Amino acid sequence: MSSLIAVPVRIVDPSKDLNSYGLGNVDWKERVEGWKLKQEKNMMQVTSRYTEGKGDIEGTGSNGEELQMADDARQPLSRVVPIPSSHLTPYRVVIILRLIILGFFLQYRTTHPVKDAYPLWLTSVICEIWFALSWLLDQFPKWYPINRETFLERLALRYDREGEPSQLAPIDVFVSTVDPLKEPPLVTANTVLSILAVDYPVDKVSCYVSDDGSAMLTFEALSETSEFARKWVPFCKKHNIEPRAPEFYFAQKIDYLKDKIQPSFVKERRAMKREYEEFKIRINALVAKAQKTPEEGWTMQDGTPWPGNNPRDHPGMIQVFLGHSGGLDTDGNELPRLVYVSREKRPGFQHHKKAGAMNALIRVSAVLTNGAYLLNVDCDHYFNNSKALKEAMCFMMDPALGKKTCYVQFPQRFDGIDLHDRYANRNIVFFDINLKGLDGVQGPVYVGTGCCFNRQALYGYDPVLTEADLEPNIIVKSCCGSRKKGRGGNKKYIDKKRQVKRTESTIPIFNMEDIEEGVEGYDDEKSLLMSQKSLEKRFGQSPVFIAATFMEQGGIPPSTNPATLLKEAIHVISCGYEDKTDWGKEIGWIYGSVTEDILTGFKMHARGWISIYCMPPRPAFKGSAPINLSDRLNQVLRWALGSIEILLSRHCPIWYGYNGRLKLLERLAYINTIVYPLTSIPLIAYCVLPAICLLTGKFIIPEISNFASMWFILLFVSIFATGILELRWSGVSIEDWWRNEQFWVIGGTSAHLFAVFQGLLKVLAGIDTNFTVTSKASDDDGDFAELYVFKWTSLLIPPTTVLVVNLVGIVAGVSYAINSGYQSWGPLFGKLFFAIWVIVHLYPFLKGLLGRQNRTPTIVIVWSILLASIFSLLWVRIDPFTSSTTKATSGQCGINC
Ligand SMILES: O=c1ccn([C@@H]2O[C@H](COP(=O)(O)OP(=O)(O)O[C@H]3O[C@H](CO)[C@@H](O)[C@H](O)[C@H]3O)[C@@H](O)[C@H]2O)c(=O)[nH]1
Ligand SMILES: [Mn+2]
Repeated sequence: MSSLIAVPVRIVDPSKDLNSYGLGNVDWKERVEGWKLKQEKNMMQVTSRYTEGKGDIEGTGSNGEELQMADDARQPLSRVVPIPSSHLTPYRVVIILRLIILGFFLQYRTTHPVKDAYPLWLTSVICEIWFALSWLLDQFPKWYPINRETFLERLALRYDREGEPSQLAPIDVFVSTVDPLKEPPLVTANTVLSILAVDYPVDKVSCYVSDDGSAMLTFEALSETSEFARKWVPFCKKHNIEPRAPEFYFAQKIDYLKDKIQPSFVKERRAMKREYEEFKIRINALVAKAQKTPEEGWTMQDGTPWPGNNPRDHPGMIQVFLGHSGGLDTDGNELPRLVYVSREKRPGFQHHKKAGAMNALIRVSAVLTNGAYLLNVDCDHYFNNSKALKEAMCFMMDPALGKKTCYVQFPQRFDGIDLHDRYANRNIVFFDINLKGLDGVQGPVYVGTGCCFNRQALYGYDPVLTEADLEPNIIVKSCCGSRKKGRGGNKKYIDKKRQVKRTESTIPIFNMEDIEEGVEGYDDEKSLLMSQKSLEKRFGQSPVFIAATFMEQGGIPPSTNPATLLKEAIHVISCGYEDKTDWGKEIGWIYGSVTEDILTGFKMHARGWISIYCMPPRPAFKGSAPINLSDRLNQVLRWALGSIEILLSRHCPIWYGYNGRLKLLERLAYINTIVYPLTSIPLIAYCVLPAICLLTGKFIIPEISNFASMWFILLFVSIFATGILELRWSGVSIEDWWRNEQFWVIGGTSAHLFAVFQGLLKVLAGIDTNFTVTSKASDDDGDFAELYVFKWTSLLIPPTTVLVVNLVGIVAGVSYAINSGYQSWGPLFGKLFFAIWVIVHLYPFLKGLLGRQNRTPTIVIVWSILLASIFSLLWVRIDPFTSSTTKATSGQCGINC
């Protein structure tokens, strides 16, 4: 533990005089102007490098090979790999056919009411119409799916040539963590190690760890991690291993008999494995020590009390490990900087959960390292591919794409999921079908982790759009405030806009007067002062931070004094910093939803940015997922609740952002991601219907005619066909697709329903929603014991009830048919079909209830039997779905005969 003392502890106490910034307000103006000049120069250099790169590179040599290289360096850094039309065309044809069939089906359904069970029929038809609409929302954003391919060699040729200083952009990597008990420090440590060992110039990577739990355990574990990194990073780089998270690397089996393996490597690997085991022991000792909090709170190594003893009331804390002045690795090389950040927390302040933590990191990182791009991961999502940052740069540093790309999203992949992925944790359908579809429209939604952002996009600026990117009417509407500029002036305006983009562009942030003022009086003293004021209003009172926002290429001025910067960093993570600013409203991660990710991405797309979906063959990131039923349902509940929060907020995609920049299909996809929890209501109704039909002997279709059967069968066939063709172009397996369907019903009948009610409660009664963090299992239990863990939650009640009701229905229906001869078997089959459809969808849920020992907790059984019998009795007695007249005359009746 000597390591802790070796590292200079630089926790700054903000109670001490915060008002003496290194940069006074006086020189602010000069700074801004300085940056602007520099900025323009940079831009020019960059563009000339991009476009006129020819001369520049040819100058370096003139043999054929170099020319070839020069040629390669001018090639695009990525390309779209279209999906073969032999796959896409039939897919699209079937979608259209399905649409037509659906139209006829609904026409048939609406015009053929069931006379003796009118309410039953009406309910089913309403449900069907809702399902049809939600299908449209889900289907059409998948009309233009694409794949992409990156060219890492070209990236290297252009920006990272051997023997020259690397031109790659600096990147800040964020890791969020909150609760070391649910998110074991070893998991976080592995993530951090994989970042520190990433394949990217060390002086251009910084890793920021946000600790929202202000836990000394996290801090100490990080300190240990930074020590271990000195050995781990050179080992990774020397042997070029993957993945660079030790736990997962050593879990891999390697074949020592393969010819390429050298004896020296085997030896070093063995030694490193021992080192890692010792590291694990140290971390586990820390965890063990942290189990019981001492009465007087924690004390640090140097005897001072830990400032974060009260997680709800503590100062901001920052500690810099490694990096420039923090010592070298065992090979004598520099390491990336590692920064521990715990933002200030005080009672009475809104902290905005993860989104608030991320915004604090944006500011700290801008002050300390200011990477031009930033990438965020959850504490359990490690870099599985050490080239992930380079992959992202293939888009971000691409001359054509970079200027309009707000983020590059990587798919989430998972370790430790049970073989059959019972609860669809891998979410393959979403990641391999929906997001690929969106990539062909305006880009994938942001999923909260494994995503590389353009800092400028997070600052709420608009993308640099060329004329081709905007339809003519849109330019007039959104750029010119519809005044003064005639159609002929568009082009000129855009050019001008590019120059002044930094201060005047963004519509939602500045009102029209500001924009006009800014454009017309660009050199005006007054306007500069004004923009200073509005910049402070937007970004908060930190001149250092504001100055940093002007550096589009990232980096901080070399002359700045680190101590001053650290002080400023503490200032920007203080509680009141965001008061009356645009943080969380227009800039940074957006507040107001526990799925801050969807909201944040939506905001950017609404400004006209595009995003990119990047799926390198070796998955870029891997994380863990809750594999037991209750945790999974709670996770899905949080997501659905987040969606409802957005639905009921001012950022609702149905109403928000009609400035012509959000593509229609992209909007549909966003609407789909926020309204889906509502589908739970028709879904539950529809899942109970078969049971009611079986119990009452009525049906949702008047008579089983050939005509009716035809529409049902055609519809099923077309649903099946779209499914199959979708699987064909996406390469998703049928099992994954089926799990997804099942979990759609399981989640729909439980978590989504609860989310709708909790969301309404929030809006009507002001009850705040909380972010229940999912536990990340530590990796020691390899036998999926986790899968069988049973925790009681009321989320289990509705699906269990639906299951039981349908089972009772089947029994009742069959016994009735047995009693009344063969002619009653015909109609029964239709009903049985639907009831069985419900049960097979809920089958994984049933398995979850039964647990490993096949024993369902009594409370679940009691509740469900109670509810089910109440329902059954009610239907039989009141029978609201059949009108009383027909009841008397019709010879049929249910189990009450
Ligand atoms: O107050 C908080 C609460 C959470 N977190 C972090 O948020 C992340 C996500 O939490 P987790 O419980 O793992 O949620 P998941 O449902 O697994 O996460 C997905 O969904 C979330 C939105 O609900 C996104 O934020 C995540 O990035 C995405 O991986 C973790 O790193 C937490 O440490 C904080 O930093 N502060
Ligand atoms: Mn998670």
